[in-house]
Amino acid sequence: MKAAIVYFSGTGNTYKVAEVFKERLLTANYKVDLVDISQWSSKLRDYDLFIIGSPTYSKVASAKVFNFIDEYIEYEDNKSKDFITYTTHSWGESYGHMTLKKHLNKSGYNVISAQSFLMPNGFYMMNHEKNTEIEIQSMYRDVIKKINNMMEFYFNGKPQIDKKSIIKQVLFETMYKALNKGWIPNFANKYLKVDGDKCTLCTLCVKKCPNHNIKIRDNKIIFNDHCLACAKCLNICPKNAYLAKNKSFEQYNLVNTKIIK
Ligand SMILES: Cc1cc2nc3c(=O)[nH]c(=O)nc-3n(C[C@H](O)[C@H](O)[C@H](O)COP(=O)(O)O)c2cc1C
Repeated sequence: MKAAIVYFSGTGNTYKVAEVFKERLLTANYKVDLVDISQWSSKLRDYDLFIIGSPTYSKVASAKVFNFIDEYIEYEDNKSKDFITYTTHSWGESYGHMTLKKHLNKSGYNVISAQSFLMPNGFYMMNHEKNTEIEIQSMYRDVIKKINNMMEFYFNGKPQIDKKSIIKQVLFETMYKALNKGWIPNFANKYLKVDGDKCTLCTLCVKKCPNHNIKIRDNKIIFNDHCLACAKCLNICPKNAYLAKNKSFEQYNLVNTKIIK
C-alpha cells in the first residue's frame, strides 16, 4: 500500500504532525511519500491513501491548500481514493479540517477521516501566550495518541470523523473565509517590518516565501499584497531582523524538533 502526505506548513507544526502520520503508516508497512505542497508533482492514482494537512488561519484552512485541491486534484479521474484531511491549530477551535473535507467531498472524493491537532503557539509574538514546556510535551503526546487511534480505526475499516456542529461549520466557513480574504493577503504589509540595521539582504525570506510575496527594492525588503500569513519569513530570518507589530521577538520554528521520541 502507498500513501502520500501532502502538507503546507509555515512554522513547522503541520509538518511535524505529517511526520507522525508517516511514522504510523511505516509501521503498518505502507510506502509513504511526505511532500511539501509546493513540491507536489505526482499523480493521485499512484496512491491508496492521500493525507492533506494545513495550518488554521482564523478558524479555516489556508487558501494555499484550497488552491492546491482546485489546481491539482479536482480534475483527476480516480476518485476512489481514501482521503484524510487534518489541520493544526494553537488556540480555540479549528473548522479547517472540516471545510477541507467538504471541499473534497464536493469534488467527488471520499474523505474517510478529518481531525484537527492542537500544537504549540508559534504566533505568540502576535496573539495569545507562549506555551510552557509541560503544555508542549502534553500536546505532542496527544497528537501521537490521536493519530495512533485514528489510524487504528482506519485499518480496522471504521474510520472516524471529528464531530462538529454543522451550523457552526457553515457559519464559520462563510464568515471567516470572507474575513480572511480581506486581511490575510495584506498581513505582512500591515503587521511586519524589517529592521534595516539587522537585515543583511541575504534573500532567504524572499526565496522561502511560499507565495512569492517578498521582494527587495532599493535595498529594502518589501511585501506584496498576496501574503498567506504563514509567519515563515519572520521565523526563519537568520538575523532575526523582522519586527512583528513593531516589536522584536523570540523566533519559533519547529522543523528541527523531535516530537516522536
Ligand atoms: C494569521 C494566523 C491566524 C491563526 N488563526 C488561528 C485560529 O483561528 N485558531 C487557532 O487555534 N490557531 C490559529 N493560528 C495558529 C496556527 O493555526 C497554528 O499555530 C498552526 O499549527 C501553525 O501551523 P504551521 O506551523 O504548520 O504553520 C493562526 C496563526 C496565524 C499565523
